[in-house]
Amino acid sequence: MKIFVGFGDYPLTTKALKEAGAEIVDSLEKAEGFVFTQTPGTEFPLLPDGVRWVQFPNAGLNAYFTAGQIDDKRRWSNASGVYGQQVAEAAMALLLGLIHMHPTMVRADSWAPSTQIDQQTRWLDGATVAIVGAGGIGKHLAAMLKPFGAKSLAVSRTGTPTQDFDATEPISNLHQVLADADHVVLCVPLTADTYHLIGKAELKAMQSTAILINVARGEVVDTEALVDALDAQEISGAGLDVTDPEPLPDDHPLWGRSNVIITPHVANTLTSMDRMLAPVVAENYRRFLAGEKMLTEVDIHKGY
Ligand SMILES: NC(=O)c1ccc[n+]([C@@H]2O[C@H](COP(=O)([O-])OP(=O)(O)OC[C@H]3O[C@@H](n4cnc5c(N)ncnc54)[C@H](O)[C@@H]3O)[C@@H](O)[C@H]2O)c1
Repeated sequence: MKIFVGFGDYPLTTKALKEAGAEIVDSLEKAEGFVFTQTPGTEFPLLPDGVRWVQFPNAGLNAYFTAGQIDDKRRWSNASGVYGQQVAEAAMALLLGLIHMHPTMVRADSWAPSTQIDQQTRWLDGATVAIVGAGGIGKHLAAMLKPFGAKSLAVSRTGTPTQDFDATEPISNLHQVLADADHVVLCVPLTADTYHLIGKAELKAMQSTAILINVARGEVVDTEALVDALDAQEISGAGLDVTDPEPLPDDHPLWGRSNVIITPHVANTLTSMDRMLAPVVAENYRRFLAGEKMLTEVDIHKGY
């Protein structure tokens, strides 16, 4: 099958496809399969009818669904779960940085905050961490929490228990989970169901000592409600790799707080994408040819 890999250099993915028997072509017009190598924010091309399969390099396809670029004329696959370990590590870094009060220390230019830090620093041992979205990121995060002595409480669509988490609750019990959890990490795709999943009422339901981490998409959280909740000390802090909007303007009220860490959507690094994607794309190619469900096939009705 003829595959176009573009518009950027993904040598390992290209090599893996060749080894799987694909013929690599130099334009979309000649292709039956398209491996898109740009991330959201860059232009997505108009697809010729001959393209029967599109592979995206990222997990969250909300921007393409919103733009009406994903249709039912062909099959689509994404990078769901592929960067799970990296993004879970970034979520851990945000959570640990906040409970250990790193923003305060980073800004300090003397030993002076030591008493405050001594009294307010917490640790993860014995904590229950709610993980909203029990997919690739969520599973890696649960495994990382274990050696810290923390319990993982997954929130999935159905609440069906799995070995990956200490406990699982359905999304319909979200408010109870938010009340029970010491901290909350968001790793769900952005869809019509998860837009503003965390708003005023949900932030109020959380413990006042809880930290909210968002590594999913900014719009999963109602940003205005988050600012209000931080101002009212309804929650203790927030770690955000994703924001609404992105980039977050320099004068936004989320900046400059000692209980907020913001990283500019870098939980999974662009430089690692080709290496991590290569084996998944090759297996998706094999399955596409065999008429099987791909490893990371997109359900266009669910929106992820
Ligand atoms: N910050 C970053 O750099 C970065 C990197 C990768 C992914 N992401 C975001 O994180 C999201 C998750 O990534 P992943 O690799 O873990 O994807 P994944 O598909 O492996 O996992 C997502 C999980 O969320 C569940 N889910 C979907 N809708 C739900 C709902 N309404 N209620 C409860 N659960 C629901 C799915 O069933 C799935 O188990 C992506 O969609 C993307 O938007 C961000």
